[in-house]
Amino acid sequence: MADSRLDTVGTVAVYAVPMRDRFRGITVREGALLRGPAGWGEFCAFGDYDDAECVPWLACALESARGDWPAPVRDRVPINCTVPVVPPERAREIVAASGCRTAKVKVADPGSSIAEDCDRLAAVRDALGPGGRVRVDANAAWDVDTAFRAIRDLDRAAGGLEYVEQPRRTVEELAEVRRRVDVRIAADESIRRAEDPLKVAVAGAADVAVLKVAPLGGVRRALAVAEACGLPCVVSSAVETSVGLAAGLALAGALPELDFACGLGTLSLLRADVVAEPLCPVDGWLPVPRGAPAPDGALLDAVTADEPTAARWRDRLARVDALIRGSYSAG
Ligand SMILES: O=C(O)CCC(=O)c1ccccc1C(=O)O
Ligand SMILES: [Mg+2]
Repeated sequence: MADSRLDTVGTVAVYAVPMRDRFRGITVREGALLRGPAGWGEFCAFGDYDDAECVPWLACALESARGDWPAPVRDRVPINCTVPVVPPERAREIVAASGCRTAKVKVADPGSSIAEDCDRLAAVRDALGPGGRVRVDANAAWDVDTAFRAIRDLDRAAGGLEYVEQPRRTVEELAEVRRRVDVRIAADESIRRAEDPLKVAVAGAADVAVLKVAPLGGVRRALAVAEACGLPCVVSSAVETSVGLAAGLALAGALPELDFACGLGTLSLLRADVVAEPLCPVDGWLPVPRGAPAPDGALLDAVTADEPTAARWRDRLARVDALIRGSYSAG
């Protein structure tokens, strides 16, 4: 299918934007913005994704640049703020500045303790007040004993957890944790980096499915995963600029049901954006856009990557595009 390939793309602009706090080990977020026949798309697979794993990310960017999104069923989406592994005072500041009523807090970072995670959670609860919701994301870092101890302690420190995202790595390990704790379990890596994203539901491994549009191959494919898995879904970002966040909002806007706040409030993790009207939540909500916003020339200039970085992304795009032609021709 010709229009699912890079040869329909005009401009490719490569950006490098510093992050406000280290997140996922990253201090500078890089990616490429593609202009296609009907708009823009963002390709920003993380550095640790190999070319084959980048194929869905490019498919997502090209779908966006084709303007090929399903019709929304709502016009706005509730948003959670995202708290990296930062000291309690910074966590409090992030929550208060966000205006969101739900916070997702990163925990289980190598080199930090459960006690430090508890202190961060207590600060987040304090900033939100009793009516707010607090969830944590362990990014598969816990072993079995640590998971049970940590979930008990964090639940207490947070004054109740909405859910624990990816406490352990495998689907079987998630299912075991889920059987033995009262807190809801959400699956992220088990969906995003899995051969079969539906295995989670079949194994009874999670109460909630976290969906990221880019690793799932775009809005339409992610919507199909949501339908097939039959779990309540949370749409979450991969820390894109507003161009890529728009695709996540398109998915959140099109899901038949949306019971939880979505992790699309991540623009504040970046020090700059590329569009004139950034997708920053207001009072905990973001609008569902009709298409991806176009980058603003001056804002894009301000974050344009240096030539070696740009060349590295153009090479990566060319390699992934070659793979799309081979293995992803269904579009
Ligand atoms: O869900 C959120 O609140 C923000 C997005 C997020 O946490 C994230 C962003 C980039 C890569 C991985 C993750 C993750 O959920 O593990
Ligand atoms: Mg996660």
